[in-house]
Amino acid sequence: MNAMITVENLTKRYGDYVAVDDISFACRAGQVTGFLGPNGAGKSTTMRIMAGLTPATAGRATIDGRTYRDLDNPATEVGVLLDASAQHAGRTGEEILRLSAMTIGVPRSRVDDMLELVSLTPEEAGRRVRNYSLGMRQRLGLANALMGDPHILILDEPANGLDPAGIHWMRGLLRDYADRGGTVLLSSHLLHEIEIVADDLVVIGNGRIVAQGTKAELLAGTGTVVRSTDDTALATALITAGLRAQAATGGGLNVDAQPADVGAVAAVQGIALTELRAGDGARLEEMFLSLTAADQREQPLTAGAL
Ligand SMILES: Nc1ncnc2c1ncn2[C@@H]1O[C@H](COP(=O)(O)OP(=O)(O)OP(=O)(O)O)[C@@H](O)[C@H]1O
Repeated sequence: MNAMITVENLTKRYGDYVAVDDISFACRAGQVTGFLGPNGAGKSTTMRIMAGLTPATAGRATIDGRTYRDLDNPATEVGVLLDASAQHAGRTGEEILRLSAMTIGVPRSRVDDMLELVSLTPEEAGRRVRNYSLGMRQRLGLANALMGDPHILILDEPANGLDPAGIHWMRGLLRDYADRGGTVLLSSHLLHEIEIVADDLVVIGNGRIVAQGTKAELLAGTGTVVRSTDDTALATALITAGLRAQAATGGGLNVDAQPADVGAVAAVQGIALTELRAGDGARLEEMFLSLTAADQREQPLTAGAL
């Protein structure tokens, strides 16, 4: 595996409090890795350690095999956007980018290129950042992260504050970046966004990893959806054959078996099928809520709790 970001047995303690608890994962080149978890799960802490802003208590996070602090000119290898609001409020967007270009050692023309890339107009670039909307700050932060033409991006909630068109734009930008071989680690609370753009997922709860793998693996379809001219008779036949079958909310049946097995039972009974396909699999929100249920601040009310 071509891992560009590697996190090995990383732990962060604040006094007695364990914010990140012995986590390990890797982000592959050419893939967008979605980093998910409830509030306070430890995502930002992990990303801050990756970017050399917070020391780890134990374990390590490396970029191309080296810690951030050991990189010669970090911005040319890894672009980081952790807190879009942390940019110097008294400077204009253009000043911030120009300073960044100077520090990294890239030509000044790159500032205009980046402003154009993130769709900040010259007039907006000339305003002081204190007068920027959150979405504009995110765009500026992304321009800054991309300034050194890095092959790795670490982005903490970059879609926060973007309007729907902005979210759509960012999705395209990140997809394109990864398709050209870049590595993206992206945290977000917008599960729908992650579901669309991410290839790999790392889910964290209470400082520990509760799931990781490819999106396809984690959201793999389970069971079969079947419809027939007589669902009641089919359900009876499936249950008699030892398969679990339940009425589906939208009509038809959900069966815990492969489509071929369901089709075979129907054929023996002479029941005509009108639809037979693999189940849709868990949606990301469902998976997220079930995996992190113990760590959620808002627990759903159950009948017994009323
Ligand atoms: N400097 C600090 N001192 C003490 N505790 C801290 C510090 N920084 C973070 N924490 C705690 O560590 C835990 C993890 O915080 P972190 O910001 O990493 O979570 P997160 O997953 O990014 O959450 P969110 O989704 O709300 O941004 C939280 O309980 C937080 O209060």
